[in-house]
Amino acid sequence: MVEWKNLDTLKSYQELKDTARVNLAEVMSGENGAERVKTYSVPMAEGMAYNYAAKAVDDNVLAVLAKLAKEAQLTEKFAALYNGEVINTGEKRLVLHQLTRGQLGDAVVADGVDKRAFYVEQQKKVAEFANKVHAGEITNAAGEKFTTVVQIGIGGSDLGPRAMYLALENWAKKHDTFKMEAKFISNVDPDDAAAVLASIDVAHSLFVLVSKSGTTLETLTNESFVKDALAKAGLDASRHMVAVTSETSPLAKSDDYLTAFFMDDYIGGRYSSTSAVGGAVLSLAFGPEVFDRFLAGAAAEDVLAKNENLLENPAMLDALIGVYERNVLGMGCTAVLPYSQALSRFPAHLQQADMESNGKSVNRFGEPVDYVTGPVIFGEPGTNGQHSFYQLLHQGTDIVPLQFIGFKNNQCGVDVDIQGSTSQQKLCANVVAQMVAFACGKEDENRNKYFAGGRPSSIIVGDQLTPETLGALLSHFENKIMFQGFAWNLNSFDQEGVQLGKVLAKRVLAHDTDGALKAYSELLNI
Ligand SMILES: O=P(O)(O)OC[C@H]1O[C@](O)(CO)[C@@H](O)[C@@H]1O
Repeated sequence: MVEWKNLDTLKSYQELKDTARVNLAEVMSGENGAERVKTYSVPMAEGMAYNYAAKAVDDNVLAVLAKLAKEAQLTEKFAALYNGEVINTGEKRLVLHQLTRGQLGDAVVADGVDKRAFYVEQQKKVAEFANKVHAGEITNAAGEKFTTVVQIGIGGSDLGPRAMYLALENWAKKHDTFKMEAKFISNVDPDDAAAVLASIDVAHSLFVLVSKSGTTLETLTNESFVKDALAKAGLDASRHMVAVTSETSPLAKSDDYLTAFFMDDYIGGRYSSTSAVGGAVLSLAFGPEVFDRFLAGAAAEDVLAKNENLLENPAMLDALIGVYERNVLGMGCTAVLPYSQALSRFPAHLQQADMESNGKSVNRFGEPVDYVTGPVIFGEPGTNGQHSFYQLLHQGTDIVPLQFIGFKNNQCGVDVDIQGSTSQQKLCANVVAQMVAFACGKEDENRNKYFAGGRPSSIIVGDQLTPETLGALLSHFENKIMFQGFAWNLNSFDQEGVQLGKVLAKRVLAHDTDGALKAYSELLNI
């Protein structure tokens, strides 16, 4: 039986606050630093590793974090989750996204259905559909093949699938598995839909409408926008659209779509990339086999998250080092810095995954907590970020923990050797340089050129970004966020904080306003 306790009631948390601080610049210099880089590393799935040498921890801090993991019953709470307990207390729902890629524990039966079997059935349905589209068995009304897939959705119904698509686009082209180009419409700004529609041939485009609730204003508006464009082109919209939704949503079983694929209320939007939400667009774009490989990578990483030994569990270790930085060292942000252009939207996906999950001030029982919770997440691919916001990261008054991601090899296999090094080597050299610069800093009599160091970072290293490593990477962060939510005693799986704005926007559109709402409405000419 697990006990849900606030972080500040744990003995180990008090102990953590009393542990001696680590001087990162000192421990990372010289041979000691070299030794840390070799030993402070945990294997991840698919040949990757989580290296935390440049974090402000030592064996003492790690030992107390291991006590905290036990006292907070992180392993037991994860088991409760994957065995089907109601972990999302706010909405009284199970939390089953791991089940879309594997069975970690007991069979989970909900609403009279074996949930693993249900998700697999939907994946098969998506795969059959995608294969028929690729084979020209499902075509437009003129009997011509679809060449483009356009996903319409927002938040979790956009960010994850979009980030995953961009992550694998070049890999799929290189490996001859690129089937259809994918585009995404999310913003209710009419310029978003208009620009995408102007860039495609609508007659040969298949639109995937994704909304778990089937009620999201932006998505339904963009659906109408697209239907209007199809009608203007003399096309029957129902021959060009499929839906991904929950079986209870208004979009289920509608004649407006060629077919519908289902997820359910037990898959949070921001955790839905491995369900039909990501499955439809990724299987259409790259083929169902590539999507299966992506799921296999996520499943393998999920298994590692079950390990109760903190030093062998990369997601739990990453999570607890994050809690230490946030709650003991007082650091309020985390930057996600992939040294991989293919991961250009990965930080944006993690922004939702993390901030919508752990941006909470009350615990899972609705009681205010007396400690800080989820950090602000932002990021950009390196090396672009270096020429943008790294100035503040190196010399600003706030210390921002950094989460680097890097690969030894690029995806396209095209590179040039200029001045004795390839572009890939230059990319990797930069991430190495940054990690040491942040940790060790640099003395200088001129304070303007002085780097204090002591700025913590970790790196996830892999051979190459492939469907498997991408799946493992996604799972790592999903599980990290989950473990942090457990440590903070939050419900990481609802998002009440997005509701108020939606309600007020409806009032503005209905001209039911007064005070500042009315004045701002007039300012924006609504
Ligand atoms: O898939 P839906 O139901 O359209 O929701 C889209 C997004 O909206 C949110 O509920 C936030 O408003 C996200 O959590 C979700 O990913």
